[in-house]
Amino acid sequence: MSEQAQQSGQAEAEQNRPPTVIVDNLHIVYRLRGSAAGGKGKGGGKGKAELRAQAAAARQEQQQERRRSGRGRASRALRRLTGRTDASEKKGGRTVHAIKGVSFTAYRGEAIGVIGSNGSGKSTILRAIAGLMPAEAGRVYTEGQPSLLGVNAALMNDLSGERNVILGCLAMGMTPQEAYEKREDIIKFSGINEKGDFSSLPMRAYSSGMAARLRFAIASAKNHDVLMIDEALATGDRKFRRRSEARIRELRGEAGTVFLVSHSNKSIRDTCDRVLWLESGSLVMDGPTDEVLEAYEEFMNG
Ligand SMILES: Nc1ncnc2c1ncn2[C@@H]1O[C@H](COP(=O)(O)OP(=O)(O)OP(=O)(O)O)[C@@H](O)[C@H]1O
Repeated sequence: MSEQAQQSGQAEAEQNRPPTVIVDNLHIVYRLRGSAAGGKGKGGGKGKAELRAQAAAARQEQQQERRRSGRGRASRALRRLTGRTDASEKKGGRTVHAIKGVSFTAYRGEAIGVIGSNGSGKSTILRAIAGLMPAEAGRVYTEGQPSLLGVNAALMNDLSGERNVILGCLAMGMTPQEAYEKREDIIKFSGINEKGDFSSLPMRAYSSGMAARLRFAIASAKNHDVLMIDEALATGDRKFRRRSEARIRELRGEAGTVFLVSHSNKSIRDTCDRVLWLESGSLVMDGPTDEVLEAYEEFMNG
């Protein structure tokens, strides 16, 4: 069935809409080095002094690297940036093949759920689409700059929610005037002031749910070509979840493509018209939400 569902879902999407994301036979491999790879050392961890010394040595090495020139040096620097050190491989560094030959095309106006059991590769594929993970093989093509909204996205804990709203808006490319004008709506949408004036308090005074709501409110204040949301809805309460689901539908209507990673089948069902199901880094199914969720639920209960 999956192939048929995939074909009919895609055929419908393809009719009028341009593609926004093409993932072509993508492979992503994490490389682990040092004690993390071999499990050596006490509990695999390092003391602060050791980490500081390592950081200082790395900085020194980096400075020396900059002073040198030549292809050999440059390629070594590139390998180090991408984590592909010859040394780690020779020393038996371990690898995790997180995405294994995944291909799909996303179209403007689609809201696509990404599901799968723990460690199946959902966050990794979003990070790859956002350009944060180098591909081992295959390609990702995107329209515009995709925005990845994760529950761990960085806001500044010492600044108030309100300041973070302004900074977040500026970081998304709004003018100071636009940021100022949007500020109240964003705070209202996030609901952080429902139980008092929290927007003027530093973010460190927020619960994790409140912080996640504010992040979602900031990111969704702008229309994105491709917006990717990693579990953000799971942290809000039911009222906020309803609001954010409605906002995702609006974003979709405003011609973007939305990807939503979630373990809540209900959120996926209420928000998405298409679902990608990953297991162990491979795409098991790609098709209409109801069909994919039915098969997934059967798999999870079986
Ligand atoms: N930084 C990392 N270094 C090494 N391996 C990693 C790293 N991040 C993820 N992995 C591995 O890659 C695979 C995919 O992980 P990923 O976080 O993408 O899964 P997920 O489907 O988002 O999981 P979950 O539902 O638990 O959030 C897993 O085997 C995981 O252990």
